[in-house]
Amino acid sequence: MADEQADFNLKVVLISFKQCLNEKEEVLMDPYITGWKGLVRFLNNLGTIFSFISKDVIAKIQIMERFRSSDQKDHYSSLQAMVQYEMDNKLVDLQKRSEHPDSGCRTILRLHRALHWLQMFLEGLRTSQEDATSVLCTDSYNTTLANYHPWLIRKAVTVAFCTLPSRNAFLETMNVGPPEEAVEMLNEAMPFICQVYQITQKLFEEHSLLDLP
Ligand SMILES: CCCCCCCC/C=C\CCCCCCCC(=O)N[C@@H](COP(=O)(O)O)[C@H](O)/C=C/CCCCCCCCCCCCC
Repeated sequence: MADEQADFNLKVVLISFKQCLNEKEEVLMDPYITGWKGLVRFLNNLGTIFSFISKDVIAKIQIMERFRSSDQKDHYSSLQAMVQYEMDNKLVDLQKRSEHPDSGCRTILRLHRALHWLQMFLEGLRTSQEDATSVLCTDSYNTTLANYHPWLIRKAVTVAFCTLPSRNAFLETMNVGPPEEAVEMLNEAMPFICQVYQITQKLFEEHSLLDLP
């Protein structure tokens, strides 16, 4: 994660999520990881109050990067390959976190839930007249990720959201020009992010992996 401090550019994230899907509608791991790294860059630009969040995302990215540089790397080339491999070889803790506390499946599930938050948040940013990003962020968090977080994290997150800039200032930090151009790019990015989310959701649902401890 040496490049995590570099400037955020929305285009890089957009391209990564676009590249995630192959012709068989599999979600490819490397662009998925690259997309998340881009989002961490954005988070780091928002100030140190968000660092407890970026640390958690970085830890999860690193788990997945370790799989991708291990002897088993080919089994982690896509989310579909990972699920097949970990399930066939009983490498996932299904009831209680014990023998395989950091399986690829449970790690991706956390990022996948966060992608749902991102989808809701970007939808709000794109379409809502609300000028306070903190309101958009809180609303999308409460309907998605908050359901999986304990009280203390929910409180800390809500405090951090209060420091977010206004909608236009927020869109300008995406480094793609004026707010209108950022919205334009979000319009372009949304279908890819939604597709990655839906395909992953279906995959995890089919294998009863949506509640991994
Ligand atoms: C196109 C770009 C524009 C928008 C850019 C937004 C950038 C957002 C970047 C990252 C999103 C945050 C992802 C958070 C992942 C959280 C994963 C998680 O749920 N982890 C918890 C469970 O893990 P385990 O303990 O079971 O291993 C963990 O306990 C949580 C720790 C920290 C708190 C996470 C809070 C998440 C809040 C999400 C909102 C981010 C706010 C961004 C502000 C724009």
